[in-house]
Amino acid sequence: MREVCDFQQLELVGWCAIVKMKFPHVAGAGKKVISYMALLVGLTVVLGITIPVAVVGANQPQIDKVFKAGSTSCPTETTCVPPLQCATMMMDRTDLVDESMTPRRRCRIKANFDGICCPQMRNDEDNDSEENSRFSPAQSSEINHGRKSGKRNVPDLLLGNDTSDNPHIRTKRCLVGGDCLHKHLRYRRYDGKCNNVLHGRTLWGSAGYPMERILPPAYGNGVWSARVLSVTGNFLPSARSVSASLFGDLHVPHSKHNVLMMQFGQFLVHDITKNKGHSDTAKCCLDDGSHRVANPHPACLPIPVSKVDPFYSQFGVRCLEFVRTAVASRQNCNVGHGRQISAVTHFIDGSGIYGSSAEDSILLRALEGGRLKSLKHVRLNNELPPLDETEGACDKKSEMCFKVGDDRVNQLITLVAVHTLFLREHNRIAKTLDKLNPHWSDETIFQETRRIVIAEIQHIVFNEYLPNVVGPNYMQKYELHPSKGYSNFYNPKVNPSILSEFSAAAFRFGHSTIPDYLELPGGLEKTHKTFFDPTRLREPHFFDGLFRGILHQPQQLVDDMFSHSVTWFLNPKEGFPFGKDLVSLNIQRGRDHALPSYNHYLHLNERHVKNEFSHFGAVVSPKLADLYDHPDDVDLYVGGILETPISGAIVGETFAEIISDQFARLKEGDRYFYSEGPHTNPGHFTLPQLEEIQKITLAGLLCANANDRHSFHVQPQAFDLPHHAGNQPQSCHSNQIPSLDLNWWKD
Ligand code: HEM
Ligand SMILES: [Ca+2]
Repeated sequence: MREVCDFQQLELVGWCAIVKMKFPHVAGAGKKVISYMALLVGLTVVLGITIPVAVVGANQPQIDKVFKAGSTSCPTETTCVPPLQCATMMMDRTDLVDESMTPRRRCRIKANFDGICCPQMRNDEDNDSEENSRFSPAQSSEINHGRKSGKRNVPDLLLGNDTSDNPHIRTKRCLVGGDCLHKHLRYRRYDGKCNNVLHGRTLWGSAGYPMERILPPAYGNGVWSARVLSVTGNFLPSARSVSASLFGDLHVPHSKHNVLMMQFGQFLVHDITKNKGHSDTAKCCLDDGSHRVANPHPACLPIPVSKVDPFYSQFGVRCLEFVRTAVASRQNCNVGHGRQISAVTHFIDGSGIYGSSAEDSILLRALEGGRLKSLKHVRLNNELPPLDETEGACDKKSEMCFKVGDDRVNQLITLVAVHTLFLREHNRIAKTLDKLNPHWSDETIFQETRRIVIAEIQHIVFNEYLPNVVGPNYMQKYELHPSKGYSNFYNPKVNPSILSEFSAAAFRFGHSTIPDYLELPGGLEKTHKTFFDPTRLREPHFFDGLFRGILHQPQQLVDDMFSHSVTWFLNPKEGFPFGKDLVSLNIQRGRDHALPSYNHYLHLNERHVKNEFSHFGAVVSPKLADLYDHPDDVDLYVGGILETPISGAIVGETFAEIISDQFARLKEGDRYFYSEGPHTNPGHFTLPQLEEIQKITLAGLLCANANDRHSFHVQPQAFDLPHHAGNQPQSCHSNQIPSLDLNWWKD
């Protein structure tokens, strides 16, 4: 019982009563079915009426296929449950494995609880629960669609913004956090708290704060059960089946962008989002993947694998690990749906370098001269992050792995290299500031340097990276271009938090850009062979050689092709010849977050909804029709990745919209945004300092931190391939490669 409650983050939920029930048998499956039900009898105030509420509880992962989304009555073959318990029945997941089987449909009784456990029925006019009124698709569309009038309107209902003047909201705000003792600290906090100092907003964007969303969740039970049913009431196809039949692995190099762009993207992702897991020990499948475990952790949502899977069948694998993201709910408030927690600060604030808490950051610091701890080979000028001695931090074959502010760093050798670049940049700046201002303490040098490095990252993101991702139209539509001089972006009403749509779908476009091979100094190497094995970075000149390689190697197109390095060999368990499938994880993560289907986002963006499979194009439509019951079922990740990239961008329209929206929030909702001036930003730069930062480029940073800057060459547009006109590699002494003049920081 505790376990079930714990993973729901009870400190935030503040409610939970678990009733453990045994259902003797579910016909067909022949398995004993156990269902935990969290029965909340709480009070919700809806339109001034107090009503009792029962909420389906915690082990939804096993039982969540049961509800029929949008159902208003029980279809045939149903097993209904008594009133006052929004109970569900658990089905054996092996039912899903055999795709030939007709899935049995069950639903809960309509009873008294429509609209509370099933807010999908929010269209019912006479259903006036708070959830219903909040989550009407029509309303969210209306709210979110302030955009169409040109200036982006900030949706408030779904984002927990101030809603006091909104008639649809009759609940007090939750997850408010305390008030901030120090409202005008010069340096942002490590945990991201108190960026917004207004009452009720002090946690926005902080580590451990849940994600926001553009559209309301399509939870099967309205509370937390994953989206696993088709609009027809049948099950959605297994995420692995979708991945295996729709996506291949063909080498399709991008004509303009290089692998550094892919790698910077992953570095940035790790700064702003991390789905918080439930438990490191949760295990959903047997080690050999032959079956799911008998009594899975309640957060398990393993991915079924077909007997005839084109890859996994040869190993007898029928089950891929998947643990659901931990959710928070609203403290001391009426019942709400689960909201997925991000474990890192949502802001672009270098948390991947400095950590997402004061405790983490202190461990990363040298506590001398404002520097970060590092491994330094003085003669070779080869500075690396410190070693991570934690058991299991790396692959067994790796002699070394590294510790930075984010524990995903060792995934890929090129990711470690980008972290190394920023660690060197920090220590390089700290050293200069120390010389310029010998009277400064370690703390002052550290914080001033951190402030500069964060500013550099933000500038590179908005000036160089994002324009290439979303293209000029979206840069303009969402006013994403950096300012000249001080900006006036900050708006305390904007919630900067990461959107589920961004984290669980849109920004995962990057997985399609991963090449099958990396051009490393020793030659071509299969990408997955470099996973969790960054030892070679200690070799003299490896760092420079690695960047030379990824500056020249094209990344892959964002399309329906994904490297087998990530669809077959992602992070294999020791001793097994197969790994996980990242595309399946992406699709399943979207269902875990209960992202509504792709068509909902087309509708929201006022684009033609794809009512027929044929609207997806001649090539994929037969496959889609084979997989999904209905076009309205197509997952957001799938529909988005299948779109043709828009002009000047690398992603299609739907992902561009979500990504632009996200970065607009990250800019407008960040009081410490680097270009904000004295009127908002307590840690603003002076104008000459800001002008220096606005000159910097990623190419400049690479030059400043290369092992041998005298022989290093880099193209000025670091994310573009060098054969492009005007982008020929330059010596680091060229005036096309800017460097930061730190004299402006002399006290
Ligand atoms: C070889 C390179 C990469 C590998 C091996 C990798 C692997 C992974 C894995 C294992 C996850 C967790 C999946 C889950 O359980 O939901 C993940 C999440 C994610 N990845 Fe990647 N990834 C890579 C590159 C990228 C790139 C280039 C981007 C974008 C430009 C990206 C964007 C994301 C996002 C947005 C998430 C969700 C993060 C979160 O909130 O937890 N990844 N990736
Ligand atoms: Ca961050």
